[in-house]
Amino acid sequence: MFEVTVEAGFSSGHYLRNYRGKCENPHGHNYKVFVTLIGEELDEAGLLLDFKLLKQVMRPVVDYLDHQMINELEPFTTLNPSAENLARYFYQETAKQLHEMTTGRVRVKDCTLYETDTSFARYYE
Ligand SMILES: Nc1nc2c(c(=O)[nH]1)N=C([C@H](O)[C@H](O)COP(=O)(O)OP(=O)(O)OP(=O)(O)O)CN2
Ligand SMILES: [Zn+2]
Repeated sequence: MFEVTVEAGFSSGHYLRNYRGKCENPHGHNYKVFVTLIGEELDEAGLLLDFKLLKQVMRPVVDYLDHQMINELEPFTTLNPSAENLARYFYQETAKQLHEMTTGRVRVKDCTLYETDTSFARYYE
């Protein structure tokens, strides 16, 4: 089994609803997201997936969130923009495209979303 991982970063504002504490107030993070792919077969070049292609798949998702108040963007107008929900959002948005792109040869294993250097959430199915 092979895995490849690409990291990306974005800086955004958010606040947590239904939360008691300082994070109920608007504040910002320099987020980091790691998307890990998994598969058994390599392509003709010996790659599970070109890092470049994975970066291209992640880019629109990152650009959508970067320098925005995440609570004002769908689906986070109603879904709390926690690290957990953001990790799942990255998983779902990238999995859709990767399945089509590789006809199922490569799948997303997990997405890990760092809010701070010491706090992160991971989503997988
Ligand atoms: N399981 C989760 N817990 C918390 C989340 C989350 O997304 N999932 N989010 C927050 C807040 O967004 C907060 O900004 C981050 O919390 P925290 O790690 O406490 O941030 P600090 O860097 O300020 O940590 P200190 O140790 O208080 O300095 C809260 N919890
Ligand atoms: Zn926060």
